[in-house]
Amino acid sequence: MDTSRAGARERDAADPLAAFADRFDVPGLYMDGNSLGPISQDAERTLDRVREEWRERAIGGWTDGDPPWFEYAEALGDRLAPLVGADSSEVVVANSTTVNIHTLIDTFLEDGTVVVNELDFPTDHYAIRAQLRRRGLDPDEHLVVVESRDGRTIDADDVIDALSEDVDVLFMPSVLYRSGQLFDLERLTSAAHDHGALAGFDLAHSVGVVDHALGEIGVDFAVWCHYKYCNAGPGAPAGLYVAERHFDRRPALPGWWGHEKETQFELRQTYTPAPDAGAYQIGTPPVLAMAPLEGALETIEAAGIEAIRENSLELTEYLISLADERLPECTVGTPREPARRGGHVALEHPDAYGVCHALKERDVVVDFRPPNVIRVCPSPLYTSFEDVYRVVEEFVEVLEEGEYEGIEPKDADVT
Ligand SMILES: Cc1ncc(COP(=O)(O)O)c(C=O)c1O
Ligand SMILES: Nc1c(O)cccc1C(=O)C[C@H](N)C(=O)O
Repeated sequence: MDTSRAGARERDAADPLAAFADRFDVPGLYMDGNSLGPISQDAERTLDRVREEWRERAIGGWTDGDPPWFEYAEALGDRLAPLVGADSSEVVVANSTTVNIHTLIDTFLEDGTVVVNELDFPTDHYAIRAQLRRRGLDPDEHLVVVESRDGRTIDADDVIDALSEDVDVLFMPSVLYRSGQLFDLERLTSAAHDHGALAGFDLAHSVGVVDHALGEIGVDFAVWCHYKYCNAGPGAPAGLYVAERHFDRRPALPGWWGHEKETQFELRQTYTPAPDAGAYQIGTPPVLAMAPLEGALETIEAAGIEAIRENSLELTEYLISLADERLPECTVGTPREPARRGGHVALEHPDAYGVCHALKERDVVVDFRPPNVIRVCPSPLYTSFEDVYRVVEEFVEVLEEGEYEGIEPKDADVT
């Protein structure tokens, strides 16, 4: 692979997505979209519109907004459905990722066990353990935690071996938040079903950068956030998918906003859930926080999720090649096979925290995840191949100058 700067510029000149960078305001050399994506003019435009609807219509926005706020969560679900490969009735914007894990696990869990993995993002285990305890089920007996063989990845064979007839739910991330390993959701879903279990996924690190086909492969339910690769802004409300075959289940956390729309404002004391994924809404949707997602989705739709995925793999492959060539002190923790790689690259270094801090001092934004990982996320919508080249250049200089030395992790250091 041509890893020269000139070669990077040539790839940028031929990059079909290159023009999308003009839509974004990106602080510094920004490689942290796997944590929080930057603002775009599209996201800002729809946020501004809803703010003006509030100013001009106030309560009238619920019925006269464009779209009416009353149906905003469902309307955004309709736009997200193609991104995750689902029917529009199966997707809604609601709650937070963590709340969606709570309500969906609580809805789908019987009295059996849940299979998870030890490298999950912590909030997933907190929620699932709480749902087990709420049923009087001891997590130590009802939570099967598949262990990592290398501390970076999870072997799918080990996940499948953990399945047995008493498993109610297999709950896995699509992409591991630290190493960036991407799983074969179809294989895991099929194996779960072969053992009579349901397959649920946390797509936080893949929606917006990996094309999914949840309906086609038979996924039962899924959750995700929109502030990463969907660039919908900090604290953007989350998304969820429930397969149509499960619409007969009553959501475990009912709220009036999950009530069937036709009679919601009859304000009856009896709860009638919406006949689709909308039933998993709980309270009044955060309309202002939802607004940037509308514009952000326009950007993704214009680029096309398949083109985004293809470009992401090219950018991360280029980054890995440069790391192999220029950063011998680092270990690439992310699987190299495209089918096993999400949207970011994990570079391991014994002084990872100090390197991250030193890079931020150079206006290069990456993030640190314990114990020794620097996550670098070249995002197809606003990162060029030359940006990737420059990040590695800065990384090399930080190491050569020893700028990371003596920098220790501080408490509550949000990265
Ligand atoms: C896999 C995964 N699940 C959940 C979350 C966070 O959930 P929430 O949006 O509820 O904070 C994250 C991090 O943002 C994550 O990486
Ligand atoms: N999700 C985050 C947040 O809401 C605030 C600050 C940082 C983050 C994160 O990057 C956590 C994220 N799930 C991760 O992959 O580590």
